[in-house]
Amino acid sequence: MAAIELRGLTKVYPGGVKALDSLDLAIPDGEFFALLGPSGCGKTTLLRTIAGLETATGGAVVIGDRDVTGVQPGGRDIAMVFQDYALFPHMDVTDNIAYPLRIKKVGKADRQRKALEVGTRLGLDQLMDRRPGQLSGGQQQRVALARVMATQAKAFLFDEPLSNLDARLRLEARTFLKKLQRELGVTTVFVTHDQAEALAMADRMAVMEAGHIRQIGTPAEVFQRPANTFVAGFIGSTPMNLLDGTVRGDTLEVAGCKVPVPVSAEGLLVDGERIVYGVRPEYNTYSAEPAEGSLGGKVAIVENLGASHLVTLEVGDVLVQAVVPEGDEPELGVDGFATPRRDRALVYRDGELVSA
Ligand SMILES: Nc1ncnc2c1ncn2[C@@H]1O[C@H](COP(=O)(O)OP(=O)(O)OP(=O)(O)O)[C@@H](O)[C@H]1O
Repeated sequence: MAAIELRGLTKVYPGGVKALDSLDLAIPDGEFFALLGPSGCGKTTLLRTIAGLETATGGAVVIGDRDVTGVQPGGRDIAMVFQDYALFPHMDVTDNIAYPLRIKKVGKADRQRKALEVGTRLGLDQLMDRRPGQLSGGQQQRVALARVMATQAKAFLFDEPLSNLDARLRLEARTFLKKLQRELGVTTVFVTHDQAEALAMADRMAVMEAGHIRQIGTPAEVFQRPANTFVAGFIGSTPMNLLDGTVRGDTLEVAGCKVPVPVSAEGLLVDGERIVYGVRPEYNTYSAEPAEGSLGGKVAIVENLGASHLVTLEVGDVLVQAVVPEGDEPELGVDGFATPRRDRALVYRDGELVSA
């Protein structure tokens, strides 16, 4: 087991795309760390550079207390699971799991014993003689995981390992993977473009944009206090309401309404300055009557979220969303009011969170 540290890591591809721009990141030993961000932000490049499958253009990769920047992938003592699992179709489950041990010249009996031990742990013991083509997607994924576990690497790197699974299996695999990582205590870096997955599984996460890390934190920190408007708009199953506003003494003028200054920005704003006011739909209370500090408008859209509804209000010329409990959802076209929770609303200045 080992910590992973990246210092000023830069990757420029031939042709000039700067996929990683001087990244600094420290992942402590045993942590389950998620890399999250939109397509093309550099997640896979980062993972492959940690693995040594891409050469860094600048900066350093340190695993444990060893600088491995110039070390070949095989010498880095890490194991990676790819999106497509990369199982060998002509080998059975035992040989697939034992393959890295064969490369390491472990004897056949020991290899098979280890493959069975790890396979059993992942519920594959009845399938050890099958080939990948005879397994379901979820089973193939477990074989890929078993192969990684059998290597007893210092760190695991997963590149969207759940992306080939259907929605239900994906949820199961998510819980399973988290439990497994806890038990093994191996430092794991996990790439996903699915923010629900990152929020659910990670101890901490980094949100990336165009080769930069825009925020590092626990899922709760990133969800409740996005450091900038990029993260605020990216994280959350329903995006945060981000509304232009102006400071007017101890209140904010937002979409023609007056709302109180959020707790987190108290005493930090300048009268008359332009800001962006942020509140998650989950932290807006919906009512049919105006309330103090509410944003009032007409109900334009009502979307069913299952046990709740997402109500979109037209407030002047902007849209404001609120999550409304089942049974309380309004009719289209009626007047509606959203009252932001003062202890959960946020203020952004020049795109960055204003907070002490
Ligand atoms: N081999 C390559 N040569 C040139 N440019 C590349 C290469 N691989 C990736 N890129 C570019 O580098 C940037 C980062 O790509 P990367 O695959 O790391 O993104 P990602 O966040 O993993 O995206 P996705 O979620 O779509 O997989 C992109 O602009 C991509 O087009």
